[in-house]
Amino acid sequence: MQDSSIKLGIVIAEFNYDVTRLMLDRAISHAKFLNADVKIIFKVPGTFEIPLAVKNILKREDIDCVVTLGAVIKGDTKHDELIANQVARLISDLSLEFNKPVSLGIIGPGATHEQATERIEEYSTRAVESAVKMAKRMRALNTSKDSSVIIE
Ligand SMILES: Nc1c(NC[C@H](O)[C@H](O)[C@H](O)CO)[nH]c(=O)[nH]c1=O
Ligand SMILES: CC(=O)[C@@H](O)COP(=O)(O)O
Repeated sequence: MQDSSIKLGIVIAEFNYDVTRLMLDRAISHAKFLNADVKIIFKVPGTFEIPLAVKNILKREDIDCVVTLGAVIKGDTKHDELIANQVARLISDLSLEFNKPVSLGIIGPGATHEQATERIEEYSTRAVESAVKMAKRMRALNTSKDSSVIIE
């Protein structure tokens, strides 16, 4: 029997790992809950390195979508904004380039450590939920032969 489960990759930043390792745990258990198959977990040093890993995972034919996880915490300068804004844009561009969903599970910029900790559950489950939902809907759209469809 053909395996129709959604195959996903997770890219996780090791920076602020006390926060992101818990995000990874939550993401894996939520993927299991949704019957999605986590095929790849790619750890990168920081959020800035996420796009390159995403790009290389998206190239693989066995991957339907990618979840990104990171925590960009406010320091003394606007360095956090520089990282987060660039990465959000690049992730969105890669999703369009490869025609596959990539979700944004990156906390911040401007977050305190406390705010990041409070958002672990919400950001990681939402990122998995969104990637899997979009992958299913893309599959439904691309396999539909009906002349009029509602994708939901
Ligand atoms: N300040 C944060 C970073 N900074 C590290 C960068 O992401 C990058 O790894 C470095 O500049 C080397 O290229 N990363 C986070 O994920 N969160 C931060 O708050
Ligand atoms: C907290 C960090 O490592 C990062 O957001 C950058 O900090 P800073 O702005 O103090 O260089």
